[in-house]
Amino acid sequence: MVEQKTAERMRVPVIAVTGHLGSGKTSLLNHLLREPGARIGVVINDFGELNVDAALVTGQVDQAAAISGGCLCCLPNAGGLDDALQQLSQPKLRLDAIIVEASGVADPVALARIIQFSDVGNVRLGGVVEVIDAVEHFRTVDTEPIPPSRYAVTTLAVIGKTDLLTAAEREAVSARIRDRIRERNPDVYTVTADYGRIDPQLVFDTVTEEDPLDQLPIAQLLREEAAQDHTGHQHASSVSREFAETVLPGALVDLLENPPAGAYRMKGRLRVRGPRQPRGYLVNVVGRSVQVERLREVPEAGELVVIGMDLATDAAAASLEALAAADGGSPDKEGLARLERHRRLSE
Ligand SMILES: Nc1nc2c(ncn2[C@@H]2O[C@H](COP(=O)(O)OP(=O)(O)OP(=O)(O)O)[C@@H](O)[C@H]2O)c(=O)[nH]1
Repeated sequence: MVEQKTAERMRVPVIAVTGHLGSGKTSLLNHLLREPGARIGVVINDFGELNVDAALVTGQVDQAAAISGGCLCCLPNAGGLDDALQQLSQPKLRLDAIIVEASGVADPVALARIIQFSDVGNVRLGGVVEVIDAVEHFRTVDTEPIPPSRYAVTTLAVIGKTDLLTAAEREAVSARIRDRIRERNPDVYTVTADYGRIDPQLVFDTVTEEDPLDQLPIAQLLREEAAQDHTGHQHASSVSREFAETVLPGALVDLLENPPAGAYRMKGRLRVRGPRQPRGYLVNVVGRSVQVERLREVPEAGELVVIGMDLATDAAAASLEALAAADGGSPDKEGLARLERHRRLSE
């Protein structure tokens, strides 16, 4: 996978799982923790419902940090969360992601801000996953004429508990929830999944068929175990491409700012044409948020991966081809300035 090709560790994505009381956050978290091969840290304010012991036994949670004092974003100075992130983002833990499960009464907007503007240097906001109870939603969360402001920070909305609706209601209710979310924030990516059974690939990097077996000898075993797991999920699609040559910065920014139809995440390391020499960049797109970091070492070859549930794979492959083929012939100063602007905003 992209991240494993170099020893250079980049910032750890922090994913917030939000949602009303009882909406299914813990179910989603437990589902994600069952994913083999990923090293996930968890911050949660109530360990009661999470089967942390089981997760520890299977080696998927390396260290869990608790926050006492109730609602995350009501903590006096967010110090509790920062401390937990500090602890979990230590390079020696080599975590692939940290998941923060907010209590049902936490304000997702405040929580997302706390993570985004955290004083902890080596973390980045990796998305806000809002879990929705399709049965109770219009009695609890979406009760006013204007759709709830919490959607402003949502990147992925997971509509669950549709198994409790009749077949006739299921599509209509899901569509109504989606419409209301989009009315507030058209960039939210929505999926329907009961018991939080989403493809973990949407949220963090997982072991894939592409991993060289000699690099991850246990991967095959873990995959076989996962294949026997009956709590299956619908699989996301992904399209990736290697870039042997440098890419033009402007063409890269165009793609990052306008991901292919159906894409939720994009990630990659790229050799980008610079004024004199190639530069190395790490890029991450979650929903419409573009995060760019400069790599100390320029990679020998670039790679970009696009992931989504309803990904238009042909169109995504064509976009990656177009990026490879883009050739302005000039140093593309303006494109580099746009890329650098994203990098500064990501700091
Ligand atoms: N039928 C059905 N039940 C679900 C689904 N998702 C979650 N549940 C159940 O709903 C209840 C609440 O789920 P949790 O995952 O604990 O919800 P939560 O958001 O973590 O709850 P709080 O931490 O109390 O806010 C549990 O009994 C779950 O088993 C679903 O898609 N379908």
